[in-house]
Amino acid sequence: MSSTSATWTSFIKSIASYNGDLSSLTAPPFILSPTSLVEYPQYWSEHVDLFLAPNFIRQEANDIDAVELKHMVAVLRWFISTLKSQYCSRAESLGGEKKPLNPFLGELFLGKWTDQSASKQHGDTLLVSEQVSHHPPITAYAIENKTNKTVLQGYNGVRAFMSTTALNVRQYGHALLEYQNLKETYLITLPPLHIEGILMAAPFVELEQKSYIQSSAGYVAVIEYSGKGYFSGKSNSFKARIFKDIREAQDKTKALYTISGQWSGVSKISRGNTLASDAQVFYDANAQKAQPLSVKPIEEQGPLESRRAWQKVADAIRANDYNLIHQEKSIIENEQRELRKKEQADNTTWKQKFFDEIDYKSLTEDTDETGYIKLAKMANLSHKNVPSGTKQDSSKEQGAEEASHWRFNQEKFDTAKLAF
Ligand SMILES: CCC(=O)OC[C@H](C)CC[C@H]1O[C@H]2C[C@H]3[C@@H]4CC=C5C[C@@H](O)CC[C@]5(C)[C@H]4CC[C@]3(C)[C@H]2[C@@H]1C
Repeated sequence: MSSTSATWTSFIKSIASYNGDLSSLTAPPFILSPTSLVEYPQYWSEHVDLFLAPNFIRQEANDIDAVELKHMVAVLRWFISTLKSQYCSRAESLGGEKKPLNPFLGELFLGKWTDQSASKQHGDTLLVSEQVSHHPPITAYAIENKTNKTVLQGYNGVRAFMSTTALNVRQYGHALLEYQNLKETYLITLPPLHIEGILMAAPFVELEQKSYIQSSAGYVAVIEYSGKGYFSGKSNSFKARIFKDIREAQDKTKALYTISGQWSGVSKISRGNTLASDAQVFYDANAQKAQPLSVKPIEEQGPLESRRAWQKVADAIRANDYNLIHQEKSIIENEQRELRKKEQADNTTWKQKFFDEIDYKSLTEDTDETGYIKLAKMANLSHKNVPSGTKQDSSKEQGAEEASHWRFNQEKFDTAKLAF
């Protein structure tokens, strides 16, 4: 048995008794990624053309569908296009899912997608991502395209638990996508997932159960995920249905559109509630090349910026040098411990830079500027501290307290005049 699989076997034993806090896991070097989790929000917009598409969709004279329904179809296509980036990037580039670096409190990641459209109607799209909490780990992010007044903001925290062969992950948080010119906002929930292949030391992500996209115009998309693992059927499968509203979503035969296929491959679309034999291609994940984010060189980055802060650890991981990884990680961890101690001594706490934690106990549908409570109600979704996409009044809501939600602070962001 090679040393790698020996360490992997002992690692598997260690996670058998694992407690849910992913950062508590000391995984062997070959499973470590040199990338921090604070970088992951970039996967929301590697297809900027699809992200901005609704801005360029108008009502045509001979249209059957209302323009808001056409926008809903375009938003669903953009959402499906994000999944391959979100959940397959590491497997494609590193040969399998890896354990990302656990971001320190205040860690920042900034990047830009420049306008590569023929029409030059896009303008630049900026990403700001900030580790707003370390215990529990929470990443907040905003992706903003000022030219078309389009802003995606959201936050993500994960809780995980082992089953016999897979690591089960529940995502907390959601995303809000606002097209200010269209006066439309979309609430997007985050699907449960599990990591398969851990016993074979070739982990990969499978999405499961459901996620939702609720439009302020009333339309709702219900996306159901399934994966057949190694031995049979197709992995990364989904079926999505768009309904006039969540009431009609109780009856699948009322679907206005049905989309089905693989989110990491080809999916097709038909009008109505079944996929017709002549269904057209909805999206082909292998046809459209992802546009990677551009990130300024490390020497131009500030001390809180991820790739500069983790540079020595990332180099040690790439060199597979376990002692150096441990040594360089300890330097960062000790610095963080000193910072927390000093804050405690000064009776202060870390101030988040571009995101505010909003307490929703005191907010109502009318006072919540983001429209989140209204959208959650339209989709019968809970806005308490439960896994993303939990239905209102579901058993999982029992005992859950009202949650606070992280919101992008546009003024602080604009005032900071960050370099991208
Ligand atoms: C079993 C413990 C262990 O460390 O095994 C190592 C294995 C690589 C499995 C654990 C890690 O797997 C990684 C996959 C990560 C998720 C991938 C994509 C996303 C989407 C993004 O929008 C938000 C973050 C999220 C959910 C990542 C969260 C962290 C995950 C589960 C990593 C696990 C530590």
